[in-house]
Amino acid sequence: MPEAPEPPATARLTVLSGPSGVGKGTVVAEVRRRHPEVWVSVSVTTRARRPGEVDGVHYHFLTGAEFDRLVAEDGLLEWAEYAGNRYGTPEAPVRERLATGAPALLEIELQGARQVRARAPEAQLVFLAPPSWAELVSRLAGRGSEPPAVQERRLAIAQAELDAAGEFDAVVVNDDVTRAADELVGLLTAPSSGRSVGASE
Ligand SMILES: Nc1nc2c(ncn2[C@@H]2O[C@H](COP(=O)(O)OP(=O)(O)O)[C@@H](O)[C@H]2O)c(=O)[nH]1
Ligand SMILES: Nc1ncnc2c1ncn2[C@@H]1O[C@H](COP(=O)(O)OP(=O)(O)O)[C@@H](O)[C@H]1O
Repeated sequence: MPEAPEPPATARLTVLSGPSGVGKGTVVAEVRRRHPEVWVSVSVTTRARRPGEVDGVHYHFLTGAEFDRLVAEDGLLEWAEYAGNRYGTPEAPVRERLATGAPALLEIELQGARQVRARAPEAQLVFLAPPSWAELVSRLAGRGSEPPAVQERRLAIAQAELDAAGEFDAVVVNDDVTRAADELVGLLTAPSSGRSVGASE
């Protein structure tokens, strides 16, 4: 009997994680500016919208009850509570994207990355690291999107997240945005060694 054809080598799921303020959003925006074909999942969240954020673009902003419903319907690939809010990845769009043979990128925190690893072992996990702790503190404060108490809470979580960098398949240091984006693009398009996630179910 002939073997089933190999899935496309590019049908790869990549997870980008890293502490709040390290520059995940900035690096992903740079990747998309240069490579508009890179597909990035839009998460659901119960967090309040920041000024400038657009519903359906940056996140789907949900009430707690709406989030509960999605969890009950098993509509999320993964979800986690982070700093008092819930965040999750709608599963169907990710599966649909991977089924086309094109790469998909999730920008999520550590607990979610671990769930993806458990559910889709073929996924590639990339950790975005700050050049130093002082630089991370300064970027988070410089962004000015959270009050100091919330920044403190995020920095406490960041310490544990940095300790988990060794669990990831690759670490990209966000020293310079352009360089870090280049490195991420290289990882996104590198042939995957294992089976395609999209074809696994
Ligand atoms: N597990 C999980 N984490 C997410 C998801 N979407 C965003 N996050 C993470 O939640 C954390 C907080 O996100 P956010 O409030 O937007 O803050 P920011 O990333 O520091 O700008 C970050 O680490 C995000 O990567 C998701 O769908 N699932
Ligand atoms: N390589 C970099 N060098 C200097 N500042 C950066 C760099 N990357 C991001 N920043 C700045 O750091 C802050 C946090 O970046 P952001 O993308 O919001 O982080 P995250 O999405 O990881 O929370 C922003 O003010 C951003 O402009």
